[in-house]
Amino acid sequence: MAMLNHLTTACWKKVQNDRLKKQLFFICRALHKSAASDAFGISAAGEGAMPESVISSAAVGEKPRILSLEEMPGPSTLSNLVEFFWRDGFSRIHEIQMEHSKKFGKIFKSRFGPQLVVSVAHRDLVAEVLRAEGVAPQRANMESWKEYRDTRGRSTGLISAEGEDWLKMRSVLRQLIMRPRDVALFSDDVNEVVDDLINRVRILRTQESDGATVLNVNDLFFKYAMEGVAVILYESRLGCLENEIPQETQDYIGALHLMFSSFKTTMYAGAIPKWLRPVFPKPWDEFCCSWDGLFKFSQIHVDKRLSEIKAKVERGEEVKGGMLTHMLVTREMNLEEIYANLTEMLLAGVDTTSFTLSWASYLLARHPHIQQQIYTEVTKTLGPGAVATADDVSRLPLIRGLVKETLRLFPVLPGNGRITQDDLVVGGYFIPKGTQLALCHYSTSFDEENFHDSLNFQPSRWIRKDSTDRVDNFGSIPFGYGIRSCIGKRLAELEMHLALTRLIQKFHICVSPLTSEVKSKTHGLLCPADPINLQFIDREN
Ligand code: HEM
Repeated sequence: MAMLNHLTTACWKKVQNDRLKKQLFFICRALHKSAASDAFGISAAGEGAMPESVISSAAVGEKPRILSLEEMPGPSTLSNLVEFFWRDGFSRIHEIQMEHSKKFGKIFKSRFGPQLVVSVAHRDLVAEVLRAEGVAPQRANMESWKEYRDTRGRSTGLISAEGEDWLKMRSVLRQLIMRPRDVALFSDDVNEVVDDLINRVRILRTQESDGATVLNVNDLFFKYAMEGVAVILYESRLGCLENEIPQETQDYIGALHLMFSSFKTTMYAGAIPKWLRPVFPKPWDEFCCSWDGLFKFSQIHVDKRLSEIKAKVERGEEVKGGMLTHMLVTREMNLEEIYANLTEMLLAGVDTTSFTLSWASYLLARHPHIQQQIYTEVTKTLGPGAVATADDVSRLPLIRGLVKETLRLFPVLPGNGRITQDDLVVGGYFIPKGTQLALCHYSTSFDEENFHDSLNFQPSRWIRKDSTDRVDNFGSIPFGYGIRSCIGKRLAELEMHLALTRLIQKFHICVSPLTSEVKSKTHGLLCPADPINLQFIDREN
């Protein structure tokens, strides 16, 4: 930091022009902010960088020229309209991101009607933006989510809340599920769900003529992810992996599907002005209906746990439990906030994990030699037939590499958003406060500068050769970075590491003849464009 202060002072002396001085001031302020985020427990892998162009031109004694948004390149509004509405760009957002970053460079702007979006498509610039964040970063405009909650008298949760409300809830939840040691406590619960996943694979494959194929594995992993996250969030089983799924769980799945299957509709729900709703009521009605279903489900499970706790207290018994019990007993959040947070966490934790598991299994099936290497690592480390726990995962670098590499090639959230809370200079451009930024994780994941041989699946690229080897970089941050990053990262990793380890122990995973190459498409999240059908053939243990 001291060195950067020195550098900025040197630039200040060289800069004669007042406007440039003002812009340099914003840079300094952004740099000081990164120190503030460190105080909130964000690890900075280095110091926040001043825009490259500013540093290099100052070093050779030229006046740094900070460019305006008007000067930023980008596709025209008309071409965007054609791309999205005519050529179904909503299902190719990741490809459009790649095309645009190749064409317009590491920072470019796009217009969607009145909304201007600045896309940041270079690892160092993404790092610069995230390291300059304040104490309560804002991701996107959540007006439609807030409006639903206001009309129904509901609270916001971590995804939809902003400012003080968000900060309060985040500080409660991060104590419960962000540290590896807290999440390790859920190992046995998750392993019970993994047992059911393995049984389910065995049942499903008997239903196919070859006795080996599981059709559309995402359907299976969806149920696993839902059961796995719910066992932690609600401290109860939902029966997703049973032959007969309970009605209330089926209703929830219906509401979740409505939310995602009507993705465009729900996007329009936010985009259509209120006064037009009587003419086009369907998007808003579906949006509200699916939220009603999601909230109702959380409320049922939270109330059930609350009654159990009350009954124990009345009987004078000790109350023990996990995350939900802790929240209900300490009441650091009120009941409405608990409902809202569990609703939003369940929503955030199911498809993300299931798509990643589907891609990971698909990649293993397409790369049998890599699958064999991982199998060898697992059996050598754990011994034959042992069930892995969270504590074992640090000794399974290829399993961790498998998840990281899957998320690099198929980042479930191909891009992430931020609304700037201060004026900023990024990549030599002046970005005023209140600008919507899109951080282009998909294109940085395939940038050769960040990942050599970037198109190839190589879980071993994530293994450190020695303590000085730096394998992590801002080119692939599938869970985001910093104070507003994914709060469920550790839970998701636990679910995925334990499930993949066991699947690899038990089965040779092969591509079914019913499946050829599966491409990805965007449907809110990055998901398989076609069903992934895989064979699970018993290993001879
Ligand atoms: C493969 C699995 C997952 C991936 C790739 C993923 C990715 C992400 C990303 C990229 C963000 C935005 C971060 C940012 O803006 O910087 C996010 C936010 C969030 N995720 Fe996840 N996620 C996953 C699983 C989960 C799970 C299992 C849960 C719940 C237990 C969860 C709960 C959340 C919540 C509540 C937020 C909002 C955090 C906030 O605004 O403070 N996610 N996730």
